[in-house]
Amino acid sequence: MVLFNVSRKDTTPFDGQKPGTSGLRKKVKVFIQPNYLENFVQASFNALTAEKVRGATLVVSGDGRYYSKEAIQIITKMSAANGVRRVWIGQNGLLSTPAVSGVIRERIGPDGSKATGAFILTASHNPGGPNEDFGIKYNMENGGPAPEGITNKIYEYTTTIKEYFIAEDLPDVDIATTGVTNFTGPEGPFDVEVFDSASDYVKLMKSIFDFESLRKLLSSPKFTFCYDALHGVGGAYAKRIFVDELGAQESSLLNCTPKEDFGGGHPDPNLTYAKELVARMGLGKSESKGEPPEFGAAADGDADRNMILGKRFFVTPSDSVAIIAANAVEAIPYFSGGLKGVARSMPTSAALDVVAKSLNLKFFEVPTGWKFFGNLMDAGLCSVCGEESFGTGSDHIREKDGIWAVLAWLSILAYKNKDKTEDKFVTVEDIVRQHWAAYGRHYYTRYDYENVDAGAAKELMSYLVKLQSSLSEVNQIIKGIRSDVSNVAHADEFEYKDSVDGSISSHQGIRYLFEDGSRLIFRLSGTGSEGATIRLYIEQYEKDPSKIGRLSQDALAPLVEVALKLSKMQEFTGRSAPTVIT
Ligand SMILES: O=P(O)(O)OC[C@H]1O[C@H](O)[C@H](O)[C@@H](O)[C@@H]1O
Ligand SMILES: [Mg+2]
Repeated sequence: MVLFNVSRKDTTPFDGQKPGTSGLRKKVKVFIQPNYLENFVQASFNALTAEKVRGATLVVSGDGRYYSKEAIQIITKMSAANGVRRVWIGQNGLLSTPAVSGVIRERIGPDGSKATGAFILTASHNPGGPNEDFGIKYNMENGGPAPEGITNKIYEYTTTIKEYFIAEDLPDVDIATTGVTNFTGPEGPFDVEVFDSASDYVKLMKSIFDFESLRKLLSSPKFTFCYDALHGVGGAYAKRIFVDELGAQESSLLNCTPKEDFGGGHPDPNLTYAKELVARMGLGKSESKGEPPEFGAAADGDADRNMILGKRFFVTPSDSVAIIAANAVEAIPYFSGGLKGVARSMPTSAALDVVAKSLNLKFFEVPTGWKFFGNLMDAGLCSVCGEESFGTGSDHIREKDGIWAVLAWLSILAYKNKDKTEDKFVTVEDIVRQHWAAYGRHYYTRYDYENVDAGAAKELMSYLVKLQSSLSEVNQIIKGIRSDVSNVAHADEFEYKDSVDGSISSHQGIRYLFEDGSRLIFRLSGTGSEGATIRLYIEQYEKDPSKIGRLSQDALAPLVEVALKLSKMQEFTGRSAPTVIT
């Protein structure tokens, strides 16, 4: 039994340790300053209070990005010093964000213990490496991100912190090897367990989906498959699930070795950054040789996001959640008893609204950020939810779940193709087009202006809010830009009242809602680490079946023109084009 001591260290506050939409994300250079991580971790312990921390079982792991290994050792030593009873670490420090949520909710340790929370080490879809981003966030006992009440408290503690506690002489834990190591400190035993990153998650997925029918789909000669983990932590699950469990070929996995710098790429599953997959699926400027697979998907660094593609076909995330909701009861055993309700974030298209209405389901529109779904799920009000930002998930955990979304789509494909004797395979594109024919189509696009001057971004937003005070003026401007665009019927800043705890979140995005159901939304990203990112969301609803087959960019061209001119985008930002279009 190894003994350790607790040291008290003097420290002084750092500016700017306020957790954003999903934790604290900064450049690695910022995080590696002496005491920077330590201050944040101690502030988190202080905010959680000694009562919750003493005797706790904490999960500490993440997407494996640069600086994770060092951070895991520091957090383990600080946990020991703060009276935590046990630390659980995924092998090599790897656990996807959804896997952490599942581990907190479901895993039972060898001694019968259950986790009480987690430090997740990730900056999600931001690049990694010595010059890129690192991040940390705390998740609670329900498996979901800490609510604002806690993150605000953490922040307050970071502004006044004077000391932290660390077991400096605790030996570094070998995170490459599974097993339990026992230590003893001044207050008693402290254990570290390193466990297989995938087993618990695989078990959870098996309890939700019908793996037998998925195996059948993957073994069908009519079906071909491809998954790109963009060198994120999704790779640690892809082989186990898609290859070992479901029988996909190894060659169908792209970039599935987790890397500290994500192979130098930007681990964000969209049409811009998932280049290799996009080319393989026949959607790139330069196509790869051969027939593209029937199904393709990608994940972000921490594998909570997903992009779903068919052969030469892109499924918008807003359509994806609507289609999953529409088919969940028939295609996914976990939902066979019915859906409790569905929810989407405000900028996500209203495709889900139409499904909810037609299936008579409870429906919620929440601000951007997965945490808003958690309360609804804890209250038993929501089964399936999604965001335009490539996030889709369900109440099996309290995070969005990239691999879950892939399995949901595979389940829908398996369901639509079961008992099919004729040669025709029902493709991803068929499923989406059938959905549009039944429910109407929400043409949708998002323009991102990344790393814009923060002052300029604020000015643009204030200008748009000011404009909202006179709708007649707005409509006059719009008529001057395009006479074929309908009138704005309502404009506001989105405010949300949580129907469970009554809390109010204001300034959640600027909305221009048109008479014909079209919407223009402007928001500042809450996840960047430098400058400001302006997001512009453009949506138009088309019910007429003869008009649902247009190219999205053609259908949306008039609204795009209105959005850019109305907001004076180029004047404010100096940008003539967005950085990313999805
Ligand atoms: O604030 P943004 O950059 O638009 O990012 C928004 C997204 O950030 C994270 O990924 C959150 O987990 C999502 O729930 C949210 O939709
Ligand atoms: Mg992510």
